[in-house]
Amino acid sequence: MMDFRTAYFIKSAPSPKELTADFGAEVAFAGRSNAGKSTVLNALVGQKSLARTSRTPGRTQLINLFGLSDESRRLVDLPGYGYAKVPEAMRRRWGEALAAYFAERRSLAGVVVIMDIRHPLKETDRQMIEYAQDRQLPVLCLLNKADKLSQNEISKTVFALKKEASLAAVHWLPFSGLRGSGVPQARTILDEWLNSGGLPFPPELSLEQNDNQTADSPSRPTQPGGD
Ligand SMILES: Nc1nc2c(ncn2[C@@H]2O[C@H](COP(=O)(O)OP(=O)(O)OP(=O)(O)O)[C@@H](O)[C@H]2O)c(=O)[nH]1
Ligand SMILES: [Mg+2]
Repeated sequence: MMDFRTAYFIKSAPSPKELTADFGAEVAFAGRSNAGKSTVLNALVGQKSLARTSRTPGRTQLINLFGLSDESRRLVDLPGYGYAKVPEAMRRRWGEALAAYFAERRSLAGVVVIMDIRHPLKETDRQMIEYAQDRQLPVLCLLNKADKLSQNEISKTVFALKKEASLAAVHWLPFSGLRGSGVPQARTILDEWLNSGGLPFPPELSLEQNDNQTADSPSRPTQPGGD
């Protein structure tokens, strides 16, 4: 099992173009603003403030990259979406940036969508799941703030979500970033995604090291979690 507690900050990227080299494997975290994305990330890595909780949501929209054992295995904190006070034009720009990231990032091995269990599966959440499924990437939906509901209410919510035929492949996990419940289960799933496949070298590197290879690298050799 990968050691999540040694996670460290790599960099903030203002757009997908400024991310680190597209190699190894990474898991992206998406979610509506205030769903508890930062709290969840911190709970998963067992650190109080690796992912900073912003007091001004929607202002800085950066993609934050965190390394696990090294830079070849990463957690990627995507900008939160759905913040009401953000101007429409700015929202559209993030939407485009997110779509580009999901479509183009070859090392992306799986997507975690964080939702408030009391308001699950909003339109933008569905969009994130769709982006992932378009590429046959595995999806884990963390139903965060489960501490706000009774066990019976949690069961009912999960039951209703599991009935959606189009989302049959989605894994639903009640979670509490505040209490740490769901952390071991989520770590197990992420560990599996991060260890299956992965791009062996940054494309630039493999070119330098092997003159016989053709310049345009083919699509991802193995698709984690597929079939
Ligand atoms: N009860 C409860 N509250 C939580 C939980 N997770 C987060 N919160 C609270 O929800 C609020 C938002 O949490 P953040 O982690 O900052 O949410 P975020 O999604 O990162 O928000 P932005 O970065 O602003 O988009 C904070 O007040 C947290 O304390 C949880 O599991 N249970
Ligand atoms: Mg946050």
